Amino acid sequence: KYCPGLGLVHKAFLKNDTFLCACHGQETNHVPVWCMRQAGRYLPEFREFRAGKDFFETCRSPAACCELTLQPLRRFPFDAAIIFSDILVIPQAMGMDVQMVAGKGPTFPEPLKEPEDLLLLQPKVDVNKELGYVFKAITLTRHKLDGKVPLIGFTGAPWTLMAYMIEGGGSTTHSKAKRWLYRHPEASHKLLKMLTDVIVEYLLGQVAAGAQALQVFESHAGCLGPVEFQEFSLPYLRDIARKVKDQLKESGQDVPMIVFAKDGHYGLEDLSQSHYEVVGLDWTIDPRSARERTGGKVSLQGNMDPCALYAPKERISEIVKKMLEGFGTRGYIANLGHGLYPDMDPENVGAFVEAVHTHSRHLNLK
Ligand SMILES: Cc1c2[nH]c(c1CCC(=O)O)Cc1[nH]c(c(CCC(=O)O)c1C)Cc1[nH]c(c(CCC(=O)O)c1C)Cc1[nH]c(c(CCC(=O)O)c1C)C2
Repeated sequence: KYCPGLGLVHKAFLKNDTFLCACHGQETNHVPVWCMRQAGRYLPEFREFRAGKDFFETCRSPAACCELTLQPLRRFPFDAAIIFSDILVIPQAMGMDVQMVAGKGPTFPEPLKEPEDLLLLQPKVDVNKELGYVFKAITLTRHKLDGKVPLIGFTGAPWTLMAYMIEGGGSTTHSKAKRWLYRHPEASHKLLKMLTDVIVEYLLGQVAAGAQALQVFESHAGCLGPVEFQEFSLPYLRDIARKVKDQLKESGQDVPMIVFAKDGHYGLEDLSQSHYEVVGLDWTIDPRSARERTGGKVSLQGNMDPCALYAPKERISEIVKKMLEGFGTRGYIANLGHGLYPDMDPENVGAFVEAVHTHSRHLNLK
């Protein structure tokens, strides 16, 4: 298979393909595992490397992104790597200023306020020009990984990015962004469509650069109800998967896609029929009912409560065993229900990974 960023790529180069096999519902010796935010502040080496550097400057340095992506893999036998970057590089590429403020998180000094503000956004984004630094980071990381595990690329989903662009940062109610949905539905669809177009090009660029799987983060699904989800999130999630897959098919490529709509349990049936191979789950869904509701149509990923990592190691092991029994070992990728928090103990992350590998091997022998 020829990959523009990498030259000839054979599946045989991949020493551990359990993650990709599980995405496709194929049998594996053990259940693959990775963690959202596995490159993060819970690692002392991450804090040391990031110290004194601007967050988005770090995102713009392919060498820094590569190093931060590899750090967790030096400690733990994760079955996949996820490129270090952020979902907010897309609003930046569309012309918005986004800063990472210590102790506060991402901040937009000039968020979108009214529909007229859409005219301030770049109507057509050249992803190679604006986001080429992400593609370079992916290619460099693929080379450095040397086939150890596959590399996941990612993007924020349209609604989640729209919410940040209007709220100007994190929010508990998302009332400013939801105001647009109820008061300016047409302008909302216009913005969601603009975002979808950039996201499709961005994901295709990531695959061309060497990404072997793609995750779409709809982190703010939970503040929509089922009706608004149907109108303002799901159609765009579907469009993204369909368009990316159609394009990849033309060049004979098959890259599994994961959709993670946090707190969007009301949309589980629909998400399992949205052209994604994998549906990511947060911890509010019971594994057995998730299997029933998705009817074996997709692989599932998740969903241990990240806070369970505060438990003693023996308890983590028991929780993991129950989770594996609930999901079953086929078509399943173990993960947390959301990202790791900065105060988590790396040792317990190691215990989580080991418990997944050990218990799943045992269950497979039964
Ligand atoms: C490590 C990190 C990241 N972003 C931020 C941090 C912490 C800040 C720092 O290191 O200085 C700020 C950073 N970036 C963001 C936030 C959330 C702010 C908020 O809404 O309150 C923060 C603190 C926005 C963001 N950024 C991301 C999401 C989607 C996932 C999720 O729901 O958490 C979201 C919502 C994606 C993201 N962001 C990041 C990754 C790297 C790969 C990995 O998982 O290891 C990924 C996948 C990297």
